[in-house]
Amino acid sequence: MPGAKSLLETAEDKVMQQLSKAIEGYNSTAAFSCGGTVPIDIRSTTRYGDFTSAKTPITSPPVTIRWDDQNGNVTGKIQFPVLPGKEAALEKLVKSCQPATFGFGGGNVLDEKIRKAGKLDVSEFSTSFNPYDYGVVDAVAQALLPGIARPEGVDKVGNGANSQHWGVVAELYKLNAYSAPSDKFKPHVDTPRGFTQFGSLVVSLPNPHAGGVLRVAHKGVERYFDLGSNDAKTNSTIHWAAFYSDCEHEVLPVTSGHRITLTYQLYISEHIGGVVHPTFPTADPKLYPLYQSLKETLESPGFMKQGGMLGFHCAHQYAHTNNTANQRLPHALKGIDVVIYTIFKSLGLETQVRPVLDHEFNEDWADWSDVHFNELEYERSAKDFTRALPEFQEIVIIGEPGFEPGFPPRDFELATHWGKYDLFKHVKWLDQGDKRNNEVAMAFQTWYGNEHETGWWYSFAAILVCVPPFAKRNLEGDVESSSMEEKD
Ligand SMILES: O=C(O)CCC(=O)C(=O)O
Ligand SMILES: [Fe+2]
Repeated sequence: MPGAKSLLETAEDKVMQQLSKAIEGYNSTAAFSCGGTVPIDIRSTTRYGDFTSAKTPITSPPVTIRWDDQNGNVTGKIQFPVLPGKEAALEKLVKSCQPATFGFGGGNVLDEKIRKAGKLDVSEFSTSFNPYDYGVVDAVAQALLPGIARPEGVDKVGNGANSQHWGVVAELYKLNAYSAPSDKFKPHVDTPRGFTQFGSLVVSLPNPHAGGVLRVAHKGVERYFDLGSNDAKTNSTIHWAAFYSDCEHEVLPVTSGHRITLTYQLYISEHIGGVVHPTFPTADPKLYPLYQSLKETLESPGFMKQGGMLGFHCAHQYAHTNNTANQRLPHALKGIDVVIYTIFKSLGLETQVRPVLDHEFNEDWADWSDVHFNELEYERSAKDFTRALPEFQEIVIIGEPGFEPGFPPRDFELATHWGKYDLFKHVKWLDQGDKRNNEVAMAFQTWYGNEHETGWWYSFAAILVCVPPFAKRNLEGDVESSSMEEKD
């Protein structure tokens, strides 16, 4: 029968369907948790610089815990793995723990049928283990963040909030001790603390025990994390597991030894620590060496007396002819670009990162049909104009002869494809710009007789600063710096 599929093709279709189903399923369910290990090496020489070289496996030195007694005095210190002869310290640690409660109906409940374990609050111990050091937090962010629906309220943190710049913050919460013969935690869902908490991280310190497997379930899919197994080579391993807050999970009974865990709350953050964070920038723009000279320039009456626009070609390359650039910028600015941007913003000036059409396109453009057209005059004035698109956009490709053959599109046609853009006269550019950072913003066809050629217009990412007239310039940095001087 013509058009009928061969057996082979039908079989292939089936496999394809299964595969896409599996991927679909993975997307919706299986990425609810992740886990991994960090081998312990007593002589660990892992340094931050080694992380990218991949020459040596990442290892952790033994983990130290110090803890307090009930009066808040430092009472003990222990290393994991516990060295032979130091077992008494481990028993002391377990004894120092208080019975662990669990959240229920808005309060904390103690019920050993549901949870039997010991705990130290975060104020009662300190640890040398830091999940950021071993890429654990990065791995969690990579595996779990993409699946998170944006928590309601994150947008309200400030403008510029976007998923491209979500970060993960792991906050140490408790030390837990689950001991033989039967400590456990029955199936439960953790109580999220605040709308930005999206999950939990459990780090199991290297200590021999049996049982205590962590079971995590989500939409009917289950995963078991045996946090007690040991690396064959190093014989001691830190295990970790992370999962979404809405996952049911349980700790199966510990049948021998002590299972000592550190638990962390995982929060989604708007890139806390990012220098362009809308509300809490980490870096103080006043401390950039450039701050003072830019401020003084703006304070001098002779500088842009009538006000106007300052421009800076971004010095670094950003893929900007796409829609996602609006989410990445200004957060993703680097080096001098972020310095310039944050300084002007901190001075209270309206500062934007926008795509600007390269001047050269103006030179090509000419209304040749206009009898009054003066090419030289045009070229001179064209350099005085800056066309800034309202936002970053995908490259525009004009294939059809939708405009008069022989001419590149004119301003009104540009507006059709790019939306309304601003035409600024006499932007004062702080730098020359590097053409290598330009990207094609629009491609079009021009006809010369029977020949047609492809033309391109380029754009670059620029920082545009609106400078008010001198009389109205009220630089915000003034207020703070003068009050700081008074204190000194
Ligand atoms: O220790 C674990 O594996 C998980 C403990 C737990 O579920 C919790 O602390 O809420
Ligand atoms: Fe839990």
